[in-house]
Amino acid sequence: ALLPILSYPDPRLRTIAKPVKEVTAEIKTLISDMIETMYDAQGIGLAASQVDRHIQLIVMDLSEDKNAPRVFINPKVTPLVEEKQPYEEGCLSVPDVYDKVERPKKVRIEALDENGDVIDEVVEGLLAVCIQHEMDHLNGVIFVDYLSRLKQTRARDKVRKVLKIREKQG
Ligand SMILES: O=C(O)C[C@@H](Cc1ccccc1)C(=O)SCC(=O)c1ccccc1
Ligand SMILES: [Zn+2]
Repeated sequence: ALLPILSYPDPRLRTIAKPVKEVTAEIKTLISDMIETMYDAQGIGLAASQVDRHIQLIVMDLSEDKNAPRVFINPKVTPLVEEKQPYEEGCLSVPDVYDKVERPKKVRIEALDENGDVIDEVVEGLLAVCIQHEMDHLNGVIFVDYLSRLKQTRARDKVRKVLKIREKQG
C-alpha cells in the first residue's frame, strides 16, 4: 500500500528511530509498502522516519529498471576517509528542492537485510551518498539542515507551494 510521506518541516521528521528487535510479519509488510511508496514517489531511497514509523529501517533502489530494492535494518555507517565529495541532493520530504551537500566519499555499511542476514559493505558513489542521506533521516536530520538559513527558508516556502498545488490536483 502507498504510505503518506511526511513533508519538511514536519516535527515528526525529527524523531530518533529505534532499533528493530525482530523482523516480524508487520515489519515485512512495512518494507514492501515502503518500496512501493519509494517507486511511486520516484525516489532512490526511503527511510521509515519519512513515513512516520520511527524504527531503524531503510529501503533503497539505485537500479535503472527499479527492480533491485535493498533493505537495511539497524544500519551503522562509518566514514572510511576524511575526503568529502559534493553531490546535488534531493529529498522526498522536501519536494522540488535540490542543493549541493558534501559527505564522506567512502563509507562502511553494517546492517541486517530483510532475512536477518548480515550486510557489511564498503561503498562509494551514489550508494554512499544515499545511505548517508537515509541514515540522517533515522537520526532526525534533513539535508536542508546543511544549507544556509536563507536556503532553509526558501525550501520551507517551496514545499508549502508544492503541497498547495498537489492538494488542488487532488
Ligand atoms: O528523501 C529520500 O530519502 C530519498 C532521496 C534519496 C537521495 C537523493 C539524492 C541523493 C541522496 C539521496 C531521493 O530519492 S530524492 C529523488 C531522486 O531520485 C534523486 C535526487 C537527486 C539525485 C539522485 C536521485
Ligand atoms: Zn530524504
